[in-house]
Amino acid sequence: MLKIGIHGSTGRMGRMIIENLEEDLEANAAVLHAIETFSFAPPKEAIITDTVTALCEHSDVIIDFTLPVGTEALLEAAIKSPRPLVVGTTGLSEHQQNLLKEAATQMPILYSTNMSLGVAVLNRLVELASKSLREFDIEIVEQHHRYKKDAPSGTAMTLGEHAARGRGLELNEVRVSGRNGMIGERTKDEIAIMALRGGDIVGRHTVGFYNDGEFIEMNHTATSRNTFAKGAIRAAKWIVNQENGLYHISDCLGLN
Ligand SMILES: NC(=O)C1=CN([C@@H]2O[C@H](COP(=O)(O)OP(=O)(O)OC[C@H]3O[C@@H](n4cnc5c(N)ncnc54)[C@H](OP(=O)(O)O)[C@@H]3O)[C@@H](O)[C@H]2O)C=CC1
Ligand SMILES: O=C(O)C1=N[C@H](C(=O)O)C[C@H](O)C1
Repeated sequence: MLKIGIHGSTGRMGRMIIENLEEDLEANAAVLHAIETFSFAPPKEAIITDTVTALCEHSDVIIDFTLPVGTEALLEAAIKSPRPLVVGTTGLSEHQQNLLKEAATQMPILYSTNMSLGVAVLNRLVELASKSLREFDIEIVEQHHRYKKDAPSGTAMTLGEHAARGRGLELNEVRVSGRNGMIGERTKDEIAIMALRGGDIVGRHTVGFYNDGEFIEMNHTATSRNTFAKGAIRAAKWIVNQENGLYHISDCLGLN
């Protein structure tokens, strides 16, 4: 039985993962990291801790859905006590992304801003479309629930990176994050990523390719958070058998 540690066990994703593991015959939510108390009954047999050190020491693999500062603390502890990791937290700073790469030299880490199969395939389609439709303007819109803290979403940023890569561009050099006032005409290479927030939208991403006379819009809608939870558990079972290094959900799904 694989002992899965959950970092962020009281959150929307943490709770969904625990629910899935309650019926799993191969793995269980063995160690739960919680800062606050639970608003639900955690599994009776699980160890509950508020230290990342204990989380690392008692888990075979750890799944992280927290805040960037939480992921950073986990990576620092895991560097001292290496464990396979699955990280889904978005909004990581450049420093935190570098820490992720450094940690991956000492343990296998799967990092993905979206754990769904649909988005893994969409990333590829976007890169292909961007390359093939060179004259088309690219605009990305993401929509999420009112509780989401980071913007734009990690998924939208990753889609933007694929769109930029299709044209040999760097996203951070061409990204536009808002438009207001007399800003002038749209420039050829810019890729806008706009964020909408409201209600209980689980996650919706649209990548549009617009030209004179025609446009294509590719849309992915997550209708249940369970899609991400199942993806993360699948990733946890897969990452424990990998060599040290940084992986993506597309590696686990065999898309590479
Ligand atoms: N990659 C993917 O497929 C997906 C990624 N996400 C990402 O996962 C993250 C979490 O999302 P969600 O579950 O909705 O968020 P929630 O706000 O519901 O949960 C966040 C969890 O992190 C805990 N936490 C907060 N700060 C820290 C800290 N410093 N150290 C350790 N734990 C901490 C919270 O504990 P407490 O409540 O006690 O403060 C809570 O358990 C976000 O970045 C989101 O974008 C979400 C869905 C899918
Ligand atoms: O916060 C969320 O809910 C989600 N976050 C991820 C992101 O930022 O892309 C993935 C998914 O869209 C849900």
